[in-house]
Amino acid sequence: MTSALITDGLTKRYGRRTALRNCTLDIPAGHVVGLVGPNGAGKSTLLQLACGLLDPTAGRIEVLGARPVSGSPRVGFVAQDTPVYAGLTVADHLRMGAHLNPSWDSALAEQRIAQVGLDPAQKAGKLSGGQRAQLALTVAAAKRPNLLLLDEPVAALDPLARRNFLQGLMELTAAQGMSIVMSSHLVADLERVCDYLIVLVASQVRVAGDVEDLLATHHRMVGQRRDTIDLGAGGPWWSRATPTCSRPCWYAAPRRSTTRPGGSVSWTWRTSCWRT
Ligand SMILES: Nc1ncnc2c1ncn2[C@@H]1O[C@H](COP(=O)(O)OP(=O)(O)OP(=O)(O)O)[C@@H](O)[C@H]1O
Repeated sequence: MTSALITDGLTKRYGRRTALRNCTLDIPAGHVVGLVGPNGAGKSTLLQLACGLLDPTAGRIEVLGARPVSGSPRVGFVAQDTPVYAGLTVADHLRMGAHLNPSWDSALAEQRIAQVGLDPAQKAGKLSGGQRAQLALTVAAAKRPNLLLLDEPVAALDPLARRNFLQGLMELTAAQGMSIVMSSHLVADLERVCDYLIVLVASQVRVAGDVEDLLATHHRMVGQRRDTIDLGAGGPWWSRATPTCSRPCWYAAPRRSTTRPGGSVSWTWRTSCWRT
């Protein structure tokens, strides 16, 4: 099967700031891929490189077997700020999409607009943030791209709209064989729909792989906040984190914290032996 996205030593620098460093990935087509990481980790940079809006400083990137080209009909991209044309109505957006994209699926676009309850006559500038996100996704999906890149698509949606939106994404992949890569901070939402996960930390890929494989090699630990120091030093936590590996190769990411009675903080960690 063709890869949706291949990168090899991909690096992007803005002046002296490195946004993405030596990123090597091979994502098979047909997956819903979750791209997670803290603020500034390089998620948007990777997505913009993949849709051809940015050029790499070093390394190689291939999307659907070719160098990314901005505006390619095979790749749909919805940026973080869900760009829509404020002065155009919802219906105008669909007409423009049909005019500009040879593979435009009018039935899909109209059905989605009705499904999410958007008024075709309403100006996009008067829509709420969540409604704008739904419109931007509809326009991107109706292009029927082979790969859909979504930068934090659910950030502005309420919980019910998020659930419907993610359900819609799964239907798109099932019905049209579309690959999707989406960044998000909402890991709980990603868990529900993604079957492939990429974790970016400090501009580098820490973990990438099939979710089932990752779950089989990950362990969750709970400890006091100060115990993170012991983790790095290979202290008593070490053997609990990666019982099958003696090398210093742990990866740990805080998932949530809970304030306990008395003021101590308990952290839940997901850890992985990521060098094996
Ligand atoms: N145009 C730019 N000029 C200079 N530095 C930039 C530019 N765009 C991004 N950066 C820097 O590159 C790094 C990665 O940014 P990026 O937007 O890719 O992170 P992100 O993971 O998407 O963050 P967030 O979750 O906050 O959206 C950050 O340190 C950021 O400050």
